Amino acid sequence: MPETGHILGIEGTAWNLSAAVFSDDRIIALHSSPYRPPSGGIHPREAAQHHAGEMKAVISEVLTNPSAIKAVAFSQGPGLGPCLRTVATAARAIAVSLGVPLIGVNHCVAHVEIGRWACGCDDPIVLYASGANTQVLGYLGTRYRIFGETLDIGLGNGLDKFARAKGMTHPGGPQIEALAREGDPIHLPYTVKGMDLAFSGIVSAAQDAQAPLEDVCAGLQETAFSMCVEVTERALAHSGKDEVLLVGGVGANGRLQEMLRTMCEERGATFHVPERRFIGDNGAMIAYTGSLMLAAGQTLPVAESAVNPGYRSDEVVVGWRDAGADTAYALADVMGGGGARGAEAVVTPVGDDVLKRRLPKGYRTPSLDHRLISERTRAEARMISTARAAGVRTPMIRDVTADTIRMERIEGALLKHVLTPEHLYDAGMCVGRLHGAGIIHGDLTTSNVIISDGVPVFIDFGLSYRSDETESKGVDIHVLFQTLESTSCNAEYLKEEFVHGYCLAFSGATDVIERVDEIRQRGRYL
Ligand SMILES: C[C@@H](O)[C@H](NC(=O)OP(=O)(O)OC[C@H]1O[C@@H](n2cnc3c(N)ncnc32)[C@H](O)[C@@H]1O)C(=O)O
Ligand SMILES: [Fe+2]
Repeated sequence: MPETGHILGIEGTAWNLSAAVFSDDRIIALHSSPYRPPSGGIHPREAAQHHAGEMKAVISEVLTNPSAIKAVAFSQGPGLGPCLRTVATAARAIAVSLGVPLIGVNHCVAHVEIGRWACGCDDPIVLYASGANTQVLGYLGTRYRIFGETLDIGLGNGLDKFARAKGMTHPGGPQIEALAREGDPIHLPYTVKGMDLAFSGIVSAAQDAQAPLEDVCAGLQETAFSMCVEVTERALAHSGKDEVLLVGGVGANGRLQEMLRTMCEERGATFHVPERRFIGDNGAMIAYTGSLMLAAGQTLPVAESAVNPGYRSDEVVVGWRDAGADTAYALADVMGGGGARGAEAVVTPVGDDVLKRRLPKGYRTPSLDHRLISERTRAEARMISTARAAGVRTPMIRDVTADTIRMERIEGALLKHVLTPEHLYDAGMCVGRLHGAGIIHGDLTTSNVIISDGVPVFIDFGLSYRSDETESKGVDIHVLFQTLESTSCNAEYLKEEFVHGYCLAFSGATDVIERVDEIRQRGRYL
């Protein structure tokens, strides 16, 4: 890595005020002052007051040689507004007084970068599980793309909330881990939607559960962590990457590490988790990422250094990593849902049929494993039939057992190999019928449609669910459009034909198509 000199990094998005100096591929100083609320959770203003009170002591501890500092990096977001502002004010003052550039670091990206650096891994799928965030990230093009994330609260905040309700002090995560070791997991609701997750339902159910606390803690961990591992595995299978990196405060949990390690061993991927001091919030991650950004010329004029409490990981243009040889190809792979072996199931031909068998997963407890495999197998078989009743061709189901569906083998070409306007128009009509019937496919790629005798046949309903929400329908179509854009020069025309068919078959189409545009502009899925 190029010589960048000493970089001062300041972190203070929430509970930990922490500063570090990075130089020549080394953390040369790191000092923290954690805020521990006397009761309840983190109060943003009190945490900010703590940071302001400790700022001088924390900075002076690491700033032993101010004249060597070449830049000042700070967490610009996401995080708690008052805390971010306190840190940004200090960073600006130091940068101006030293006459060096200021660097605004995205906190999530910094968690990832320090993890890659500390573990020496190159291009991982990242599970970033912290207090406020839970995301599965992978690098694509010039950004960290969010494959999936929590739709409500961050996993750590969920654990802490449950712990508080049970009279534990903040943070609750480590105490839940200790209790869970003594417990037998109870059943709790498992919520994975496509590659996204939700935790508030499971936390409320855990709070209300009438069982010994140890058993509830074990159930909470087993269920919530299995959800995270499942989504990580899916991202791994879809992207074709072969490294997994765990970062964020919840990553300190030994059980979560063990589950991810097991999943990686079963898939032939490598598992990485940084040493403890680099997992949760720390100044080193800001100083190190600052050094990467300085080398890439990504400094920040003071006038543009306002904090951004909602700063998303995928907004950052990553100027310090190679864009990759062929972005379009990589994206096609990601969106193609391909990979030699799916994340969940193997499909084998038998005569005129195929057998789709869901595989047991060693990372989850046998009872959760059985429950998920049989629930999903039944749901997929049912949804394939429901889709057919809605007027969309799907394979005929021959037989369903606890883990296997025997279904008609569809002969033909995958839509991705025959991208004609006519087929897209027909596919649009079919998706319109699905959506009209409240069916969300959940994995609408051009690999999951087979053109057989000129007619689109929809397969792989493993991630499908029922919803009447415009957002769910919009995301469904957004995924398809991304596949088209990355695999065809004719994407605009193909999309238009799809929309014509879709509008013809579904009366709510206009709202959904508007939402697709909005989702794209959000940049959330790219
Ligand atoms: C935006 C920023 O402020 C935020 N940072 C953050 O949440 O701090 P972090 O250090 O990454 O994670 C703290 C969380 O990590 C949990 N935690 C720590 N040790 C744990 C353990 N052994 N088991 C489970 N959770 C643990 C805590 O309970 C707490 O919820 C974030 O990254 O989202
Ligand atoms: Fe964090």
